[in-house]
Order: sequence, then C-alpha cells, then structure tokens
Amino acid sequence: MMNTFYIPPISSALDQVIQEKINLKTKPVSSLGKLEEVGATICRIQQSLTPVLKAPHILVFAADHGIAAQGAVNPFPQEVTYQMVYNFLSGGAAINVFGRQHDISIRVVDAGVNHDFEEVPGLINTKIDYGTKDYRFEKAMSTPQCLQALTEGATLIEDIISTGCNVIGFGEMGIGNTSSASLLMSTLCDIPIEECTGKGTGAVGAVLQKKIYALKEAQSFHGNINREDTLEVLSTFGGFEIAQMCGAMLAAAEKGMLLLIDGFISTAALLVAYSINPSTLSYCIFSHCSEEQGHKMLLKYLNATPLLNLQMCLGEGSGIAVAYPLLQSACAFINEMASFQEAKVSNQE
Ligand SMILES: Cc1cc2ncn([C@H]3O[C@H](COP(=O)(O)O)[C@@H](O)[C@H]3O)c2cc1C
Ligand SMILES: O=C(O)c1cccnc1
Repeated sequence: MMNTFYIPPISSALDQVIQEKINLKTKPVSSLGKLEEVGATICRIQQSLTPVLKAPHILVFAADHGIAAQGAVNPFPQEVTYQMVYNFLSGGAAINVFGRQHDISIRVVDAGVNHDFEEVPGLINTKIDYGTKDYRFEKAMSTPQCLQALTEGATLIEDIISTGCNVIGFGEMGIGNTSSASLLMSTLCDIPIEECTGKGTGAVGAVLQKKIYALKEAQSFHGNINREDTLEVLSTFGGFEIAQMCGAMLAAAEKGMLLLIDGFISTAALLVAYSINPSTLSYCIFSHCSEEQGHKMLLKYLNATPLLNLQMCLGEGSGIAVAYPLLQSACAFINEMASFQEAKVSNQE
C-alpha cells in the first residue's frame, strides 16, 4: 500500500506559456497578486491554459480517539464527534452552510466513530473500529488497521471521480484530533511537542499544560520512533480519520486532482501523505492559516503559503469552503479577461 501510489511530478513544460497568458491580460504585471499564483498553480496541475473547477467536493472524515474518551486532552466530551456527524447529515454545521453557499458537495465519512449509526442516508461507512486506542499506553491502531484505513480513503476517491469532480477538499471531525495532529507533526518534523501543541477547542492555561503533559507521556511511552517509518508513526499516533484522509489525498494526487487543504489536522494528514510520497504536495492549495498553535510552523515546514488568515480554527473543511470563491476568481480571470491585444489596450513599452 505504502508504495503503490504513482504520483507523477507535475510537468513544467507549460509554465512559461501559462505565465505569458497571465502577463498579457489587461493589467500591470502581477497586479492580481496571489490570485495569479493560484491561477497558475491550477493551470499547472491541470496542464491546461483554460483551468476549470468541476463538481467540487469536500470529504469530512470523522473518527474518535482513545485518549479523548479519558478527557485527557479535550475540553469537549467524546460524544460530540457522533453528535456532530448527525449535525453534518442534517445540514446544520458550519461546513454545510459554507458548502451550500458555494455549491460544494459535502460527503461525510464514518472512518471510526465510537457510535453505531443506523443506516443513515448520506453517511459513508468505512468504519475501521469504534475509535483508536489511547496512545499513552499502546499504539493507536494496529498496522493492518492503518493499512486498511489508507486503502478505504483511497477507494473513496474512485467514487468521487465518477461524478466528474476534479477539485477535492479534506476536512475532519474527531474530538481529540488536534492532539494526534500535534504528535504526528512533532515526530515527523522533529519539533518539540510543546511547539506543536495548541488550544484545540479551548485548552488554555492549566488545561493546555495537562494536554502537553499527556502528549509527552505518549511520546516517552513509545520511545524513539524512527520518523522515516511513516506507517509506524501514523499507526502509533494517528486517528482513523487522519489515516483515511491521508489515503484519499494520495489517491487524489495520483489522479491529478486539485487538492484543497484545510487547517491543522488536514495539514497534518497531508504531512503524512507527503512523507509517503513528496509529489503529493505539488497538487495542493492551502486554504487558510489556522489559529491553532503549530499550524503556521507546519505550513512553513511544507513551504506552503495559505490563501487566508481569518483567525479560524474550526476544522470540518470550513477554511476550504470559505476560500473556494478565490479559486473560482483565479480561474475566471485566466479564462475571461481580455489580453492587451484583444482589448486594444496599449501595453507598457
Ligand atoms: C461543537 C464542535 C464542532 C466542531 N467542528 C470541528 N471541530 C474540531 O474540534 C476537534 C478538535 O479539537 P480538540 O482536539 O480540542 O478536541 C475536531 O473535532 C475538529 O474538527 C469541532 C469541535 C466542537 C466542540
Ligand atoms: O485548524 C484546525 O483544523 C482546527 C483547530 C482547532 C480545532 N479543530 C480544528
């Protein structure tokens, strides 16, 4: 599984013509700033001078975390995960609202929620287990579970591609998952856990200290994990939603789709995908910089510049949905703006 993705590095053959097309639009060079970069990125990924966004989807992967059942790191109780899944299904969560606003299809995935959902329309069941184990005392998941999660995530992409979709966002829901993301970041980037750990849904002061303590406990229990062994790192500290997201990201990049990354947890899943196959990164656009401590540093590690900084720190894919119209603007100016020649406007000497 780990080596079964073939993600071609993106060809630079069109780079110059893309840039020329952008530069010949009726505007001073670079005056559309970051929109020009985004437009060029979409053109490169699609290997086209006429970029299109088709049938946009955001997958929201939900799962529970063993450590959260004990309330060791999370201000909110674990049952909020399944309660929010029902909220997604009835259309009342932030991601539903912003998704509707921009015509983005939202798909909710039970990757490993600690709840038995009756057959609920709209819920995709790829449940690996009823939440992970508490990684302070054992590995979060077994190696076969981890491989299964990567495969399940990858398989979801097949179905989404059949809708004609070429742009896909990755969101999540899982009480306690900022902790998992912090541990993955700390281990894979070799950065002290204190610097990777933030407030999540509201751990401040003594509660934050307790969270950091619990994560240090987990690190010392597992000792020095070889950070080159991505599968081992993911199965020790991951969540089922993070592992499925990672498999889906790898498969989407393999298909040449445009990948949209959300906040801290979504970026941590990408970090794992990047560790498995670095080419994944060139298919990504980063929607926003989250308020979560560690996200800025993680983006820097990946050499990524996010589109927005709205002090959001929600997850669910909410940053992606909010940033999506900027991608539409980037495509629209490349496709619709007149060139100097077409509009008979004099270019600079
Ligand atoms: C009502 C509610 C809705 C959410 N939607 C996303 N998250 C976000 O918060 C959780 C991570 O934070 P922590 O690690 O502190 O538990 C994840 O479920 C994430 O998606 C939510 C959290 C809550 C409480
Ligand atoms: O940045 C995020 O994705 C995030 C931050 C805090 C809580 N949930 C998600």
